Amino acid sequence: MLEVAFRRDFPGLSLDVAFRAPVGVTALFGPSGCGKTTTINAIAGLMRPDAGRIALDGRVLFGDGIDLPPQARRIGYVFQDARLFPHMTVAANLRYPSRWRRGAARDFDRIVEMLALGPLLKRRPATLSGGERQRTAIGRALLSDPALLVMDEPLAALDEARKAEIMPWLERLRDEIRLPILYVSHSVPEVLRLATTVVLMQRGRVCHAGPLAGILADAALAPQLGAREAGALIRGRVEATEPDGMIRVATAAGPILLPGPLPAGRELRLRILAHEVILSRAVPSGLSALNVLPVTVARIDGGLVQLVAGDERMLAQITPRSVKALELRPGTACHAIVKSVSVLPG
Ligand SMILES: Nc1ncnc2c1ncn2[C@@H]1O[C@H](COP(=O)(O)OP(=O)(O)OP(=O)(O)O)[C@@H](O)[C@H]1O
Repeated sequence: MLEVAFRRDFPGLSLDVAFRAPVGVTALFGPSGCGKTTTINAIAGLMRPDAGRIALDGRVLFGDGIDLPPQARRIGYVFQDARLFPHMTVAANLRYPSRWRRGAARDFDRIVEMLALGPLLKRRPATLSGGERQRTAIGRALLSDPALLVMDEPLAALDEARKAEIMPWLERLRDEIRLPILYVSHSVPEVLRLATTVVLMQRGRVCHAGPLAGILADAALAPQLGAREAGALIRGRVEATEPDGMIRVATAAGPILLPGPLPAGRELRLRILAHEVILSRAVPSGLSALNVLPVTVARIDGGLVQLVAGDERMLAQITPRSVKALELRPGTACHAIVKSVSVLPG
């Protein structure tokens, strides 16, 4: 667990940042200039805060009279550009940070296998694709035996094909390496796919930190990730296949029908975007939509209606005219007609 709390005044910006990053991917997200890189620099020991405390697994990096130098902090970095040594082979690049460390040879084999770097070991960086270079940079960062991995826009320099190529490796990293990973990105699709926790920053402050699903389904926060992305992210489990081949997925918002086939027991994450939800006061009939969930209005935030469905939260994006016509207010019971549901891997 990374624990961060610090202040630092610059002429144009006062930073006052506090959050915790558990094992898994914590995305640091916010508009340009809000202080993401400066926060990373404070964690790395490249920028000294005016006050605060930064600790990693209970080990103080900064504060309580301590200010560890960067090399003593046990942080592995992956930057936008891989920053490999051009005159060294992939193998030499990978071995560089661990050349004096005991147990490094065993870790080398494990990490080469995990990132499928074996066929690249004798090559030099100039002969690698952008994705292969980033995989090497990730391997090198892991071989420094870090207690925290910091990834600063690691995919920003890659084209869509290379991004798609490296994404599964990042997911594997998240699921197999028991480390906190701090991931700075401007890309909502990347955050959606990778993050377990999101820290939203604005003007030098953390305006919200918590699990990704909570932010996406929160009428007050979702717009910061982009209005098109607002909507619920709900966990579900395939329960059964209906006689017509549709599958029934059990969720805390109620059962949801999806086109099959998927095996019973499969865990899924379902995205129900706010602009794919229609509200009705009466029980709707004669619709082609298969999924109608009983919901209660929790609050209304501009065009976004915060809904409670069972134990889940959902959003509906509707016009102020419809809010008025349906006489919606907190506590109103209605029906959410879900036009489409997309399925993300469990
Ligand atoms: N050394 C410094 N001297 C003066 N001001 C600084 C310094 N470092 C950071 N700042 C202030 O902090 C602000 C935030 O910069 P930072 O690079 O952390 O933003 P960011 O969120 O990473 O932006 P981007 O997404 O564009 O990379 C700067 O605009 C500047 O006002």
